[in-house]
Formats: sequence, structure tokens, C-alpha cells
Amino acid sequence: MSVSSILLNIFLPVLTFYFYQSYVYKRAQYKVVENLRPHYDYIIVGGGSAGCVLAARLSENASKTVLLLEAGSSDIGHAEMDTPIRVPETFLSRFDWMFYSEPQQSSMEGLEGKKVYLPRGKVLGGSSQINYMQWSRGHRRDYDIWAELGASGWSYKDVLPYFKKSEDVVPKHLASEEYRGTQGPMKITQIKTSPLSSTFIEAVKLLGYSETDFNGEDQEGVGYTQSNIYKGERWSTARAYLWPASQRENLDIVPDSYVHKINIAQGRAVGVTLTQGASGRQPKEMKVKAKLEVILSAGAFGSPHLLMLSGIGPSELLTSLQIPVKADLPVGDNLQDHVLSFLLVNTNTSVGLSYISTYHHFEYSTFGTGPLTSPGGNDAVAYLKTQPNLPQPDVQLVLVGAYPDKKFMKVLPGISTQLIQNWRLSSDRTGFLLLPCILQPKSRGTLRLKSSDPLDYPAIDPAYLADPDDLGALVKAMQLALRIIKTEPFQRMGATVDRAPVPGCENHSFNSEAYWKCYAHLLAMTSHHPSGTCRMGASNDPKTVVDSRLRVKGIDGLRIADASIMPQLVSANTNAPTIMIAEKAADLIKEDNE
Ligand SMILES: Cc1cc2nc3c(=O)[nH]c(=O)nc-3n(C[C@H](O)[C@H](O)[C@H](O)COP(=O)(O)OP(=O)(O)OC[C@H]3O[C@@H](n4cnc5c(N)ncnc54)[C@H](O)[C@@H]3O)c2cc1C
Repeated sequence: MSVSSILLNIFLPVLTFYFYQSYVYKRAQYKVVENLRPHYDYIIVGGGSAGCVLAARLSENASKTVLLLEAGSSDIGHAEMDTPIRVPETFLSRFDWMFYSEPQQSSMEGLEGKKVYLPRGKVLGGSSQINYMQWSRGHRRDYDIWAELGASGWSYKDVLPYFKKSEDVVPKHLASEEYRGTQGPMKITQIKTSPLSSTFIEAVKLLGYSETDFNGEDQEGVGYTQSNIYKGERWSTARAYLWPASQRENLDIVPDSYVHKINIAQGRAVGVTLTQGASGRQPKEMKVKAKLEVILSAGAFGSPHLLMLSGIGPSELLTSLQIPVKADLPVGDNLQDHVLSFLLVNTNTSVGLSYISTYHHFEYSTFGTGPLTSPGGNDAVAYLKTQPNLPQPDVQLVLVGAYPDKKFMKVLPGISTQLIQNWRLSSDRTGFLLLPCILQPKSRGTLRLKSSDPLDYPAIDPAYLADPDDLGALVKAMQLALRIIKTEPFQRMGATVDRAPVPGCENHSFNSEAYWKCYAHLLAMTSHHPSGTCRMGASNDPKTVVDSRLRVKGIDGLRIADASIMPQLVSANTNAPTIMIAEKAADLIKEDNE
């Protein structure tokens, strides 16, 4: 071994580790809360994307006491979450609830047991701590439709100020005064580390689209991914909102606290029951009282689960489980998620992020730059229309500058061992992934309690592709992606979709519509955007759980603010919209109580 290779392979990683330990791990800490107060003005359940925003905003008023309860652990000092390229390492880790769907009836034939792995963050910062950090708001029509569906005060004009309030857009060319914010806690940047991104942008432009700020005036078009990544690190809501607020006297942040019941007396939420120290220390059950409100921000799976455990949900189901009914509401209906498929594209040269070396690890830990700052490889994105006359884009196409190995494909999307073994993919593993995703799925699923034991996970059935129109839409999205691969910029690198037919679809001629239909039926996956399970809308609408001020119908002192309240899934990733929901919720709560 030469001196230079010893330096490169041994000393650099050691030095890197030392820098990381001394720089990142000691930057922040939460105040230790020895004993909870007997009551707080506000109790927030769930410290995820929404919960961290609410904790920070509600504790701005020093005269109000706020308790944030999070089932998972602290987020501080975990390089696997902080380093943007390392997203997949958080899956199936202690920071993940590791939900699985019920076996799917109309899709996912190629997945183990036809079940979809549904990761969710279990840590301060919640799913914003394990997500791909894509920052996108959706189309203005999405919010106008919310208002048309009965969510008054949630049209695009109404929510735009809250999107702006949440963000600090760093690249100057994106910081339009009318549409973007520059004073908010969420740092938004554009990462341009993969040379493939510009090829993708060039290719999409050849189909007649322009490079756009898809979070600005017009969503349609293509661009580099906008990410909540700053100085090379994930900018979760814990980091953006909670860290700066964490030393406030009136805010107690308590991780490792699993709330299993909202206590309701005479039609009012008066507090919660929780188990503290569930992961590690001696578990301790306790009750805490809320003087003003309990705010549920446990996410699209956690919030409906907890409501039902507390007696708020479909009365027939609750009665069958011997749970006394406090309010008969359609909790757990209206589950929506984006569904996508993936195209494995081979190239004749090494592209994307496959060039990452020891030097890049050193570069990252020393300067916070380089390919390790890529948001899990999701480097460019396009919002496209499958028909020109559509009122808004119906497809999101994400470029992932990396080629997955079979081990990864087994975890995400959870392809069955048998299918992977029989799929004779090219052994030449240079290339990239394209992820065509349908933005307005029609399928609707459910979340139901399996038992009254709070530790039993609920039955989650997203009913992917149950509406036959969704399969057709997904095939059209894939065909659009195939057109992009055929453009000259990609042909320069010999890009072709891997020609090994998926086992089960060999009878269809490769590349025919029937082939892709079969492929999508076998191999679709979640885009990780479950929402809608505690639907917001007019209070006299029997399909809604919360009114337009996010108050749970029929129960005083209880609100929900997270992705579960979306009446209809937005046409984008859901983190920025959830943060917007929490920003607006904080103002509604302050208006009603202060
Ligand atoms: C793998 C993955 C990739 C994604 N990629 C993107 C992306 O690139 N861009 C994007 O915009 N969106 C993305 N999303 C979606 C986005 O992160 C979520 O929509 C958003 O974080 C939802 O926020 P939330 O507040 O509703 O829920 P969460 O952030 O999940 O927060 C819920 C919190 O409540 C806690 N909790 C639950 N039950 C209880 C209980 N009983 N007691 C106490 N605490 C409880 C949980 O531990 C969690 O911390 C992704 C999601 C995942 C999982």
C-alpha cells in the first residue's frame, strides 16, 4: 500500500469522523425536562413536520405554556439523518415506524405479500427527518379545490402567505417577492451536484417545456430539485423551528413519550395519557392536562389511530372493539397517496452519483459540499401534462442519479425475493432511475383500528390503483418518461430502459402499452405522501372530521394539524404543504385563544 493510499483510505476517514463529532454533535441540545407540569395551555401530540412548527409558533407567546410530546427519540447528532445522500439508511431503522399496508387487491403483485412498506419518521422532526427533502408546494388549483370542497379560508390566495412565511429561499434567482419567502425558518436551496440533472433538464425542454420555479407562479416545467438542505445538511422542521425555540422557559419538548389516549370529559379534550420512556428508560404511564387545547400532529397514520383509540371515529367499528364512542366521525376514510413506478435506465458511461469516493466524504465533512449533499439522489424534477389541454400537470417525474442494487429494491419498494431472483437485469450497473408519479390519483383507501391495544398498529389499506383510471394514468406517465429517455441528450450517453422483461410480463411485447400496464400492475410503489385520513371541510359535511378551523367536530378543545387534514392530496410532495398547514393552524389557534 502506497503512502498516498494509506492517507486516503485511513487518515481521511478518521479525520472526517473527528470533524463530524466535534462540529455537528455539539451544536444543539434540548433542555432536559425532569418533571412535566401538571397542566399546560397547549399539548401538541407528535413532533413531526407539523408538530415542530406548532411548538415553535405557539411558544412565541411567553405567557402560554406548551408541551410537545413525541413518541420517537431526539434528532440531534445522527449523521445518517443529517447527511442528505444517506436517506435510505434511515429506513427500517429505529427512526422509522415501519408500517406495512394490508395486501393490495388491485396492484403490487410483485411485492412481498402484496404489501407496501410505508416508512414514517419516529423522531423529533418526524418524517421530515427521513424524507427526500424535496421542497414543493403543489399547484395553485390544488388549494382552490380545497376551498371548493368546503375548506373555506384555504384557497391558494389564503395559503400563499403561509408558504412564504415558512421559507427562506436562498438562491436569489428563485426569491421572487410575490411568490417566495426569504425570512422563514426553512432554508431552501438547489443542489446541483449530479451532471445528469442538466441532461434531464435539457431533455425535458426538448419536449417543449421550460425551466421553471415550480414553487412560483407556474408549476409546469422542469428544474433542479429545490431542497430543504442547508450548508450540506438536512433542514428538518426540528432543526428549523425547534432548535431555535428549545431553550424557552414556556416550552417543554419531551421525546420518548407515546400518547395512547386523548382524555375527554363532557365533550371536551382535557388532556392526554402517555407512556414515557417507552424506548429505553423504565416506561412510566402518566396523564397531563391541557388548559386550552390538545393539538394532534401525529401524522396521516398516527392522528386517526389515536382519535379512534380515544373514541372518535366510526361508531360501529369502535363499538365492536368495546371503545366508548365520544364522536361518530369518518376518521380513517379518504386515505390518499401518490403512486409511482420506476424505470431502470442503462447508460454506456458511468453517470449520476456513482463516482462518489473517499475524497467526496472528506469534502463533505470538511466543507459541507459535493455529491453527499444530494437529496438521496433526487436531483431534478419535472411537472408535466400527459395531455396539453389539462388544467394542471398530472405527472411528476423525478430523476434519481443512482442505479439501485437488488438489496435496495428488496427494501424499497419491497420487491419479492422470487421476482428479484428471476429478473435478469443487465449486469452492467451504470445508469439512473426515472420515477413517474401520478399527481391526482382517484383511488381512496382506509385506516382502521385492529384492536383497542394502543401498541397494535392499525390496518392501513391505501387501495393503490383500485380505481382503474389510476393504472391508465400511471402507464401514460411512464410513456412520457420513455419519450424523454429517447431525446438526443440522453441518447448521447446511450440511455435505454433495461430490456430484461419483468418476470410475469414476458408474454407482452417489450415496450408495448400492454407490457407497461403489466409492469405497473406488478411494480408500483408509494411516493410516501399518505394524507386525508382526518378530512377538513364544512362542518355540516358528513365526510369531514375537522372544520375549516381544524377543530374536531363535536369535541371542544381538540384540533388536528398535519397531513391528515388535507381534503384532497396536493399535486406535489407533502412536506411543504404540511408545514404550511401548521403555520396557518398556529395562527388559527392564537386567534381563538389569545
Ligand atoms: C421516506 C419518505 C420520503 C418522503 N419524501 C418527501 C420529500 O422528498 N418531500 C416532501 O415534501 N415530502 C416527502 N415525504 C412526505 C413528508 O415527509 C410528510 O408528508 C410529512 O413529513 C408529514 O408530516 P406530518 O407532520 O403530517 O407527520 P410526521 O412528520 O410523520 O409527524 C408525525 C409525528 O408524530 C409522532 N407520533 C405519531 N404517533 C404518536 C403518538 N401516539 N404519540 C406521540 N407521538 C406520535 C411521530 O413519531 C412523528 O414524529 C416523504 C415521507 C417519507 C416517509
